[in-house]
Amino acid sequence: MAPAILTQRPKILFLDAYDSFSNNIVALVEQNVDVDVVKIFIDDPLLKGINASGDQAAFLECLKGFDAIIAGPGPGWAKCDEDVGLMKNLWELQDENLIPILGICLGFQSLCLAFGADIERLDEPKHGIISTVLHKGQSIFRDVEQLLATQYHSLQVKLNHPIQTKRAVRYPAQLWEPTETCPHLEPLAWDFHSERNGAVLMGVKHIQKPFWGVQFHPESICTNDEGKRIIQNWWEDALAWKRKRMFRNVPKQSPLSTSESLPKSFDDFWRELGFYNSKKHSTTFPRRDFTAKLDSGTLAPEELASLVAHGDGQSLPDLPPSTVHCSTTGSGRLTVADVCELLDIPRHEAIVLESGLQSNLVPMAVGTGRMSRSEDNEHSWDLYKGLTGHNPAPFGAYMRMHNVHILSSSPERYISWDRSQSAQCRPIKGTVQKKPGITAETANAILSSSKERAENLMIVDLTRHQLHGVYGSDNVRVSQLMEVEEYETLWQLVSVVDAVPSGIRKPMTPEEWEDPAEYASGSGKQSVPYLGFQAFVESLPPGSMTGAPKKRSCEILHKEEDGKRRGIYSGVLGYLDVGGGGDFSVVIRTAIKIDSPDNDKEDVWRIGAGGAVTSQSTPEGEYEEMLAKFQSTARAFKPQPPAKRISKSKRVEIIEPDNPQFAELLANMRGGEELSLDDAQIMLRAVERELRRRTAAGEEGTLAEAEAEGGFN
Ligand SMILES: C=C(O[C@@H]1C=C(C(=O)O)C=C[C@H]1O)C(=O)O
Ligand SMILES: NC(=O)CC[C@H](N)C(=O)O
Repeated sequence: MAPAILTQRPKILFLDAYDSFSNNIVALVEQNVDVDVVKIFIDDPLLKGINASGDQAAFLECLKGFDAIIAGPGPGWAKCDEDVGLMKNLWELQDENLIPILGICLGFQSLCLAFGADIERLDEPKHGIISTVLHKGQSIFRDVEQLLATQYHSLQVKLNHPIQTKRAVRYPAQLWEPTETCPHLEPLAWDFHSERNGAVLMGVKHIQKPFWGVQFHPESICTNDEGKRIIQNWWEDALAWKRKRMFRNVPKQSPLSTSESLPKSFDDFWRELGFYNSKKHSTTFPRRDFTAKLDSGTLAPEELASLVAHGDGQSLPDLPPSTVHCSTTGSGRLTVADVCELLDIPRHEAIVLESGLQSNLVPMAVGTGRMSRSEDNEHSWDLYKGLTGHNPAPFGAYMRMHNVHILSSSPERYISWDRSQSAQCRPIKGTVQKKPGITAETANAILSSSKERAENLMIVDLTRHQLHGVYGSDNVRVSQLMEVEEYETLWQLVSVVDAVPSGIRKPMTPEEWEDPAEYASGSGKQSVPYLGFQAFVESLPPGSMTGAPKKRSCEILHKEEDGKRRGIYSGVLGYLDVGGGGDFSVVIRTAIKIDSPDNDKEDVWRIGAGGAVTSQSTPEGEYEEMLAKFQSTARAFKPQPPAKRISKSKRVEIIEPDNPQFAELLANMRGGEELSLDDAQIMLRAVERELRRRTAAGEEGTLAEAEAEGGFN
């Protein structure tokens, strides 16, 4: 009998350019099309070696094992071979070796560069910014409704398109036509979100080869579900191309024959913009605003943006704050006097704050507190109690090991996991200091800004990427996205990302807990796949302290900080429990002291503080934020006002019970029972009766004086 032909699931090769969201793309593809994705890095030694040997046959043989390729996002420049690696070779594949390819962000830029485009800087970088993308509902954008897409890029593709060069276009046909410079690239989508950037190309397809590309990130948590539709469309088109390929009777198409004819009606126009959903409901926009514009046939990006943003031709909304160039005037250095004044501490207990605002980088501060040497180590425990008393923190920690004292009031969970290996991360990005004039509403408004939300979104997508890499494509979800949480001295924007291993139902109550057989370790049972610990290790260092793309940002930080070790600041602190779980905080809002024998004169405490620099940051804003974080810890080192003693006269006197109700109440209170409103009223009436009695008896003074005379117990 002929052996059954096992149809393998199709395989997609994902070329990872060391981006911090790659695993989210793998998850998006595996969740929406029936394929297996194999991820390799752009400098994979095996393929790179084959490629370098010039042995194209071997390289092509490798590619033949796949049904399609995704050229992924990443830091760097499509013109820099090191940044794109093996991607560059894809666009040179000869006809017989062609394979469907989708380029995303850097991959998209590499595709366009290969076919005549140029790559230039955006005037206004877009990192963690969500915008409505204008598309024409064709190709991989067919049946796609209004697309809200997250962007993470500083560069853009220039086709030498009139909408880019003249900021005007004969709308709509010309907007979607290839240009003379790039005759093989058909625009599929544009972004007009930023007036300064003008028209930014968001989607493209090659008019002959099976190559498509998008500039935005379809995998981001803040890209709407239309991102999934685009991946599904791409895969359908890739399969269709492969089927056609088998029969090789694909009619040649001239570039012009694929350009769309002018819309026959207003409805066609809106269908092109992707404003119709599959139910084809009618136009919902006032026709009068457009007819004139449409007849003239020429629209500028700002007008197109208005179509996208409002669809009603009204004036553009207030554009997001323009980019503030983070040109710093050298490093900022506070004097000791400044710090003392700032923190209202006497000079002899000065905290010397060394900080430097490196241009375009994370402002980094390290505060060094100097105090007379404490006689015993209880001092650090007392300081810790003071710190967490002033600054209660859900993930605070006190650690005392030999000569090291660590006092942490961290508000941020790096990662925790239980014995089912279900994990949780709670990244924080977005901080507003509590001070006069900053109400909860003000804080919410500030933390709702695109700058703060962009910061948080980047780290949420990074955290998803890290957890997807360990738990797989179907087991990660964002259970809280950018909610404002109130702390003692700050408001913070917090998100929560959960990961649950396949086959585990996360116990929500103690009663639901049962040792999952397949995870319980012990004799004769399957060893526990310590996914939680693996995620803990593979997510280091904490993404909320490195930024994204993580690998590249760590390289830059290492260089900018001259490789100086930060110590425990911005690391993690926590515990592993014997049950196979663990819980770790991000080490921020933390004071560290390392006693050294050669300094028995003073205690030297160090406090680290920093911010998160994005394209919308300002040096002043980040510096202020850094100081606020620093103060929330440094306050514990300020000499505290003497504890308010409750003067004797202020104590609550117990008046001898003059009726059974009061007697019972006193007995209950002494038994520790809560005081209800009724109880309080009984007590009040008893005090009033006592006062009336004293007045009637002509007794002088008040209850307080009576207490002083020992009249009551
Ligand atoms: C860098 C620090 O805090 C980090 C940056 C935050 C922000 O930019 O809002 C918030 C919490 C931390 O992830 C710090 O406290 O030193
Ligand atoms: N996310 C990306 O792939 C970014 C691509 C490129 N590094 C840019 O900044 O535009």
